[in-house]
Amino acid sequence: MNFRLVDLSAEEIAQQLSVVEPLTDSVRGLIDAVIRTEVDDDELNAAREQIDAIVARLRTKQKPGSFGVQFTRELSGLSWGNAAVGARNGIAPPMRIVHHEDGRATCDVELGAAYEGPGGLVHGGVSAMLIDQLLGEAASVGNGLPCFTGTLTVKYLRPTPLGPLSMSAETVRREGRKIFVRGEICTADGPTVTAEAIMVSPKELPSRDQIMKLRAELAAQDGQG
Ligand SMILES: CCCCC/C=C\C/C=C\C/C=C\C/C=C\CCCC(=O)SCCNC(=O)CCNC(=O)[C@H](O)C(C)(C)COP(=O)(O)OP(=O)(O)OC[C@H]1O[C@@H](n2cnc3c(N)ncnc32)[C@H](O)[C@@H]1OP(=O)(O)O
Repeated sequence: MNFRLVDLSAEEIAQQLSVVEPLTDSVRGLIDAVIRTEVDDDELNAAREQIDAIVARLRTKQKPGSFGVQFTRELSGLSWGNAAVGARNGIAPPMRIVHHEDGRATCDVELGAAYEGPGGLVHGGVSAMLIDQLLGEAASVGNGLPCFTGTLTVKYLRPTPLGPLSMSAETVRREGRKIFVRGEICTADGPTVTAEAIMVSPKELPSRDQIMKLRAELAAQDGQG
């Protein structure tokens, strides 16, 4: 696992998010508009030229590869490229608000046209991704251990309509590094999807010694700066 510490305060993170999240929401708006627009071909070609110009502008300075996951000194993870919850990722559904309490994680999300599978309904792979993320968060945050999905079982009880949904996930039990979790996706009429997973905290996590060494390196950089 690529583990990197960054030296950002909570205020600096909030400042960056205050710029990045509205930009990502604009990208989501663009994706939705491209799916649903009924303007003519000339308008579509003109829009493409403008979009290409914006892409070229953003690419004048960019990271190689993916965003990665950076950890702050307090070990809170900044997974801003994440496919399910990345603050910079316009294809990630807008599910950033996750509430944690007593090992239980909940989240409300509104899915639009970009998440369609069967007409008017949520794609089954999207449902699996959303509940996988929430199950992973319930296991990781609830037990203070970063986990990978080992096994995910998803049961589609009835079609999930696009629109507002609520999700929940909770830890059922823990056996060593294995955390058993279950969760569901619901409409106002009740559950449409239920899921169970075995989340495994990998044995090859950075050790406490490695984390302390990275912290010391950051502190030394502070001294130089
Ligand atoms: C670093 C400090 C930071 C601290 C941060 C604190 C908290 C974190 C906070 C927030 C994080 C928030 C949420 C994010 C969480 C998740 C959401 C999305 C998750 C994903 O999108 S993630 C990508 C998809 N996921 C993979 O890409 C996994 C690929 N795979 C592997 O990386 C390994 O395969 C792994 C790690 C699974 C196991 O590797 P390993 O070597 O550690 O395991 P090992 O063999 O030692 O087995 C130990 C025990 O687990 C059992 N076991 C093993 N494999 C199993 C399996 N597949 N299913 C069921 N049980 C399994 C064995 O049977 C044994 O059980 P027993 O002890 O009873 O014998």
